[in-house]
Amino acid sequence: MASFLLRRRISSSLGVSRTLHAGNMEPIWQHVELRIAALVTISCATRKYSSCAGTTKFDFTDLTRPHTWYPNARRKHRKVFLHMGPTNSGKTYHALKQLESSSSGIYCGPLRLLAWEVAKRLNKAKVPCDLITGQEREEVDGAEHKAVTVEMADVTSDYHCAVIDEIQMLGCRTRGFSFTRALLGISADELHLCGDAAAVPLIQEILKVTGDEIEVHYYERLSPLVPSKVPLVSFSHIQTGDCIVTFSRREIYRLKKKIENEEKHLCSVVYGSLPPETRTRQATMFNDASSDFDVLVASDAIGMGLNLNISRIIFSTMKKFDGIEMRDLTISEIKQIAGRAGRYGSKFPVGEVTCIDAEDLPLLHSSLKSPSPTLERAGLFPTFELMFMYSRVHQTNDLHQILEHFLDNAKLSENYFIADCEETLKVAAVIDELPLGLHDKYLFCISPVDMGDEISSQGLTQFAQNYANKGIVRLREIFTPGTLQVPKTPAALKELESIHKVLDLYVWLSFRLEDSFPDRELASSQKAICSLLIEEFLERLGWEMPIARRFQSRRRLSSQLLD
Ligand SMILES: Nc1ncnc2c1ncn2[C@@H]1O[C@H](COP(=O)(O)OP(=O)(O)OP(=O)(O)O)[C@@H](O)[C@H]1O
Ligand SMILES: [Mg+2]
Repeated sequence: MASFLLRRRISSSLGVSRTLHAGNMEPIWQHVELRIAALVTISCATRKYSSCAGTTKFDFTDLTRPHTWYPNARRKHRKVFLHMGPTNSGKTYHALKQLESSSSGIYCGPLRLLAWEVAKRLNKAKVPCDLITGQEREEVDGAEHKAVTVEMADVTSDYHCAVIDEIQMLGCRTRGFSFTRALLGISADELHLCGDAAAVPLIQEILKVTGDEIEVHYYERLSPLVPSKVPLVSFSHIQTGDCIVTFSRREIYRLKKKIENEEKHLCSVVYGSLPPETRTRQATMFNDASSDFDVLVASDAIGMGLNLNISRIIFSTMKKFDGIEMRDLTISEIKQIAGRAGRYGSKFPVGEVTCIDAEDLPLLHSSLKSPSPTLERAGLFPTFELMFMYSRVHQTNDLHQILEHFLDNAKLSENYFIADCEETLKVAAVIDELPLGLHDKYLFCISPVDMGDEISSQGLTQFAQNYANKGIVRLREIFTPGTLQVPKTPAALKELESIHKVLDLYVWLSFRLEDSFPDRELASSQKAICSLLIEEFLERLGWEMPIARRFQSRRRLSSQLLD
């Protein structure tokens, strides 16, 4: 690996870190520390804890009343509007209209791309709007509105209007708890929830105890979606506006090559591990009618977030590896992906959907006709305050042990499940080796590290070690700027994607531990270079389009991006 020197240097001055961290604590942690200290004192005085020689035990693992964790929201009488319907039915459009006309508000989306799009839209409509994601803080003068990723939803401020998009994600194994937190915790007069109707009964159940008023609006698809009776048959039948969906990176590049070898089309690509800015630019090229990139090859990363001018979705497979096994796509997944064809207002008013393999057509047709199965439970995760209190009372700083205790013993009402935190446990196992306080450990555990990616997990380990040992993490210690190159092989491309993840992680940490991660600007500029080099690789991969056309399409793209 040319650019990253993930050195395994462990400083001997281990004691230093603790003192430094106290100074580095974000105000929120200081606040938490103080509140918890107060709580522990009060509760011990009233003999609530088992360690306080009392008789009544305070059960930290009792998570049966999560609505009580958010006193601000409970003081409000919230009017909750549910905008429910299939993809492309105008749910978000209607909620955003309300947000735009409110005196203050917050939009919470599942992806950075969606938060970017909403901030851009509101600012364009002369409603100043901040953009806040894990890795970005773009503040606009006089803004009373914010567009954020759902994990960044602020449950301490008051808003007139709030929107939570793709609310059905509260059933997501890993991220669902952040949607639940936003649903229960945002303090707003009006709360607009957009998503699949499968979430309606669960939301109604959950909100029974909050005293909120609920109004449900159902929407119909704005443009027709026609499932084809015949499969694609041959790649020579690929047309402008087609999007071929597959689920592995390797397949994405194989299909792109195969289509481009016919010398009729150039393909943009979109998949999860591409940097978000690269995904946006690939989508922009595909959407631009005058660009040569008129076909898209993508993973299910297109299921949400990007506004795409797709005429036809072609499933190359109906099976996906979910981290454990190969399984059929679910009804919801098929509907969500297929629904991207024929976006209302685009140049393809009617969407079409088909498969490469004729054997897949029955599953496609039956899924499109079926309603998505009703969501039964929403994700939940103990707050940091609960874990902190547990750690104080049981006198342990071992986050892995604390997490496991909550996972094994959490008591939940029937509307909730405890979030899958396998990744978090993996990070905790690494971080617990280091002399860090619980809040620092927790920060590293909730950081956007991909522990399945070797370079990304090594990056996290290195950052945490340097932070614990020296209190300051200079990017240049593990990364040499100026060494990034256009990848020449798919393996080199993957490595560059991983390097982007590490730089992204540095930026994320720099927003939370500002003094200890001082090189945010360098990390951001190197991230941007990574994306450009990845795009250069993607462009070189296709058949050589005539030089003049290439320049034309680049110039067009640059002017759009500057827009
Ligand atoms: N009443 C309307 N007038 C003009 N454009 C509209 C209207 N309703 C929706 N649109 C446009 O139609 C497209 C689809 O709308 P929207 O994004 O709100 O759908 P959605 O139901 O949220 O879909 P998804 O589930 O895919 O997020 C958007 O480009 C939106 O701007
Ligand atoms: Mg939407």
